[in-house]
Amino acid sequence: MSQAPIPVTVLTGFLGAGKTTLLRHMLQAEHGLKLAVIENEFSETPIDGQLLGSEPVELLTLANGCVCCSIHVELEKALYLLLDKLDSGELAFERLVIECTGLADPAPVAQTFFAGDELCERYVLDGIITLVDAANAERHLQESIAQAQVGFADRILLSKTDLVEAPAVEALSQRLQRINRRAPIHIVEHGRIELAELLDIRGFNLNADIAPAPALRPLLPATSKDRIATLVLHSERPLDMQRLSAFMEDLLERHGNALLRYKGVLEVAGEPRRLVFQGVLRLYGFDWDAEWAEDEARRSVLVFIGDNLPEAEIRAGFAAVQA
Ligand SMILES: Nc1nc2c(ncn2[C@@H]2O[C@H](COP(=O)(O)OP(=O)(O)OP(=O)(O)O)[C@@H](O)[C@H]2O)c(=O)[nH]1
Repeated sequence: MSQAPIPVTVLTGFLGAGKTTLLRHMLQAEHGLKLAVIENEFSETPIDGQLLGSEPVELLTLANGCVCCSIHVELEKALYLLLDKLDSGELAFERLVIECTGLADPAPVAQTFFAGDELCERYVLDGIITLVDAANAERHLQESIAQAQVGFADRILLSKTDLVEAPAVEALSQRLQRINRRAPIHIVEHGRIELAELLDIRGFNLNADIAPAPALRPLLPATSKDRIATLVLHSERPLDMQRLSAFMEDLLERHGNALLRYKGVLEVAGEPRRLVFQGVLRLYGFDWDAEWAEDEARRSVLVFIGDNLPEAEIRAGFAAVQA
């Protein structure tokens, strides 16, 4: 059976950031999309449904055709169950949104879709959306997990901006942008946002879409340094393919677990096409993309969002890759 895979959006954000509020909006708005939402109560050790007084998986089809799925089992089981119900015609949905618990790192949820089995054929990870509570960000961002949630994001949504003054929102946006320079930041008011901003992001596709968000606006120097930060490398000179491979291999070997997200569009010496790559932790892919146009300024850009990356060492390693 060959069907288009179901796009999956992972929604994350620290405790009380407004995930449920946003999901409620997604599930109730008349957007004409058939969404299935997994509200997770899952944990590594499955909890006895009896104890919780509820079924391990509860499914509810809503008036607008969306499906709400509360689970108390491992995510994979719920994903297979949704497929079964879809295939048997018992349920209809064309997209899936998964809510992560506030204290969870979104990486294991994202990695579920890279596992290489049936799940990867039937589902495709579209993007990671991170909600940040503008009123409590200062406190939340002291936690490395809250910083990691921002680092993994393809889109950052600022909630509760109604509770803080504009300059504080601007300062927070700057800080978030230093942590993650790739993810555009949107304001979400009590869960209200155009779904088009959140869907079809194609954050994990191999493409040349890399423009770091701050290309749009300069960042002020940081007053304090966050643990998770973005490192952008540029080269105006073509890169040597062999040295590039060695550089990437070494980087992954030594810092793979600290590389939350990374993406690159590269000019390789003697090659008319651009090389694109992207990855999450140690999992990455690369491919040859379209040729550079005749009149186009050729330039390599790599963006790494990492946890305490040794910047000077990485910059020196990259400088040696130029042909
Ligand atoms: N003022 C204000 N309150 C908001 C906004 N968004 C959400 N809230 C409130 O913040 C509280 C927490 O929101 P939830 O949606 O439950 O947050 P959550 O991320 O699902 O919380 P956990 O599941 O506990 O991690 C609720 O009382 C919401 O009504 C907003 O934009 N402005």
